[in-house]
Amino acid sequence: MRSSSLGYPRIGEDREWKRTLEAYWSGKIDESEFTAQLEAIRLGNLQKQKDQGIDIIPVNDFTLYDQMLDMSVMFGLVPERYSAYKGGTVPLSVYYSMARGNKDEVASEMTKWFNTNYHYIVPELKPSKLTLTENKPLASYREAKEKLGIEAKPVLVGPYTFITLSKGYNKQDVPGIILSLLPLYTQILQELEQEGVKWVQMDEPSLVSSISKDDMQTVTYLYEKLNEAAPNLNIMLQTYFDAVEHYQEVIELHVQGIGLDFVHDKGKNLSNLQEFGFPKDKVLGAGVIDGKNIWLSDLSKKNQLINTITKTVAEDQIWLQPSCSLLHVPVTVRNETALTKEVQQALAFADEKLEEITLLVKGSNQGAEAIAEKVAANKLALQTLASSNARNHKDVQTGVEQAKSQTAGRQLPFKERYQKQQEFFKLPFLPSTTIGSFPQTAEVKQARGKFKRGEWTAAQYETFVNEEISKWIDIQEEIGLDVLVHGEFERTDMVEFFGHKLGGFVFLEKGWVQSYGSRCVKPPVIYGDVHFIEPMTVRESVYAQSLTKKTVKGMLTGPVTILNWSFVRDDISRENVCYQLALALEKEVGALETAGIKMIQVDEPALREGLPLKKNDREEYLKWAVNSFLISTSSVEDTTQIHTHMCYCDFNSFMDVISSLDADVISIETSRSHGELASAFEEKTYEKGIGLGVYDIHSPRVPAVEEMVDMIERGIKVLDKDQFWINPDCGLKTRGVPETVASLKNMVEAATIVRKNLLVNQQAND
Ligand SMILES: Nc1nc2c(c(=O)[nH]1)N[C@@H](CNc1ccc(C(=O)N[C@@H](CCC(=O)N[C@@H](CCC(=O)N[C@@H](CCC(=O)O)C(=O)O)C(=O)O)C(=O)O)cc1)CN2
Ligand code: MET
Ligand SMILES: [Zn+2]
Repeated sequence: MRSSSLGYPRIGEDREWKRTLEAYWSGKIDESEFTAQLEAIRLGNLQKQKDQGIDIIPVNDFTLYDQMLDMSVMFGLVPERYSAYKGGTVPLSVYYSMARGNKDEVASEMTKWFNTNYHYIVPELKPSKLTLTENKPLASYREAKEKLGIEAKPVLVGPYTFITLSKGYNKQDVPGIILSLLPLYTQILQELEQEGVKWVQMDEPSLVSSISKDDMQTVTYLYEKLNEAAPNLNIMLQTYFDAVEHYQEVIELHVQGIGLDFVHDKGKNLSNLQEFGFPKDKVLGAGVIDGKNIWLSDLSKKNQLINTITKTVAEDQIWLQPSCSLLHVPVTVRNETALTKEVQQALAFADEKLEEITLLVKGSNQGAEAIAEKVAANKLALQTLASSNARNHKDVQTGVEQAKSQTAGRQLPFKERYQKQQEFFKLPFLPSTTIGSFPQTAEVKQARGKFKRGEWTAAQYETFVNEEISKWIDIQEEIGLDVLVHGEFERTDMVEFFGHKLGGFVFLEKGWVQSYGSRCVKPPVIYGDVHFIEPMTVRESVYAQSLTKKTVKGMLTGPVTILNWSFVRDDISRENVCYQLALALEKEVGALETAGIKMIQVDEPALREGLPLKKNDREEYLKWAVNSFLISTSSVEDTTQIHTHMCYCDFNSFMDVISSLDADVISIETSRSHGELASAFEEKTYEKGIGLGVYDIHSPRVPAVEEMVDMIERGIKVLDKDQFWINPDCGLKTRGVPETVASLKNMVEAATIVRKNLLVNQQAND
């Protein structure tokens, strides 16, 4: 048995990678300094894996922004709008324009990677003649060999997954696209073969989604061709995040290894393996260590799993590995200094997971005694956590059982309560608002740093936050927005913030994970029963409301999003944890209402993202996810208006779910889809309040008034003017101050123009 890994976090133990990228973008370091710093990080990551004794180490998992963007760029797939690109190798400036946009050119679309919180740049494919601009896997292989003596395994996104995650083509173009991509993959693989590379890892996570038999035939064809092209190169076809959809076809593919996820497969990969066997001439990449969560593995259970697998697959045919790339977990537990022993010893991040792999391999190869001591320590650590008081809140557990047996809901149907709310709030039609956060400037982050390091007292920090709130209430009034927000200055992140305030959570010091580009998140850790301790958002909202006659919208994150963006305990179901969160947030909503906050937004951007990859699993997830949202938001008075928000959401396919959340108003992203409005609106079946984002917040570009007038006018053609709200696509925390103010001014002006036009038309009609 051998040990293997699929990918290592690129960000560094202290986010060195992020800082290098941002220093380069801001001009603080030049290209040669940039290249040197990144090389040091990359080689450091490889050296660590080598020292850990990993037999098969991946390369080309490192990137200057995103691995999907790297594939596009290798294929010369640079959209025409990037005028600086003249063919050939893609310069760094063009690469980063695609990733981040520039003054004149909008960025490529970004979307989430399967069911994770990682976001990739969406390739824009057209059936055309393509050329290979570079062979990055080959360069990475050479580097590891020459500099560190590592015989590495280059990783690339396989053709089927690359195509399914791309946009800009129709289903009938697929054969043409395959014909244009195959020669490029062929060239990459042939060059690797000539170099003497032994194994290459082709990532094909799309094989775990609900794909058709026809698509599976396409996959079979693709790998037949690739295998023919480079017969002496071994391909490890790597899947992850769930069980493969067509097991029998997958194991017969013309490749030399198949990587399967035995953690997130709900037992399906294993039962398929037992039922249908596994080919004697292939290597099994056995993903037995959870690559998406941060808990210590139960080594005894993993040994049992391995024993079950080895009943079907010979030991020397197995690579033991994490279930997916370790990109989704932080680097190492060693740097956490503030955790209780009970929690600290029960955690395993990337480095510790690799240690688990090598340990299990040792156990298999040398016998159980060789690792007996470590297995005993592992057992003790797990028992300590399991018997923790934090996991034994009887009242919480009883509350969950009750909540599960009921369906929560508002007292009055939507139309009747919306009527009451309109009388209560007396807003103009087409009310304008924002999604919640305002710029997290360096000053805001520094202030929080001072407070965290103890240089500032809580009172000093509170005063600072109040000053920010007050400044931004003035700015919003000056701009003329109708519904104001406090700005979320007290929050590091919309999920981590709540982790700090709720019971049952702990948080990490250095537990960063890449979200997109240089942006990272530090997911809080749910380790015990979640419970409400004291109001979390009331002070800031009430303070903001005290400064203005306009309505200030309260702001919190919903249960499903907190669940999906945290590291969650795995001893009870996600459903139960979600209900615990829902009950705690219900108390927060109640506290806001009691304190006089009558409009409350409960964000659920990750509700859509948490959808299981397999269609059959979705109904069950949605049942408890929607019910959890309803529990948090339904025990309010008729006149209290509940808002919710989602970023990127295909309204057409998700309208029923959105409607069942029964929020009075929802704000969602639209501007990135370039104003294509959901056809669902044409049928006029959505009748609740809705704010279609009128500008993209992911770019520093200030949108013109006319652009937004146009967006709004198209919106009110298909939606009733009384249900339509005006807002940006998402929160503004990543933006600078000047562009934020300028954009919002334009947005309010656009709303005013449309209102006037509507009145004039109405008078003409009267
Ligand atoms: N959890 C989560 N997932 C999400 C989103 C989201 O908002 N939250 N939004 C979507 C897009 N994803 C995003 C993810 C991250 C960020 C983001 O801005 N991240 C920040 C970190 C935010 C944070 O926690 N900041 C901390 C730490 C700030 C910091 O870096 N401080 C300095 C020190 C400053 C000083 O003391 O002077 C340091 O540590 O070096 C804070 O504000 O306190 C970043 O990478 O820069 C934005 C969007 C989807 N998924
Ligand atoms: N209220 C949050 C904000 O404005 C919603 C963000 S959704 C990722 O930042
Ligand atoms: Zn958003």
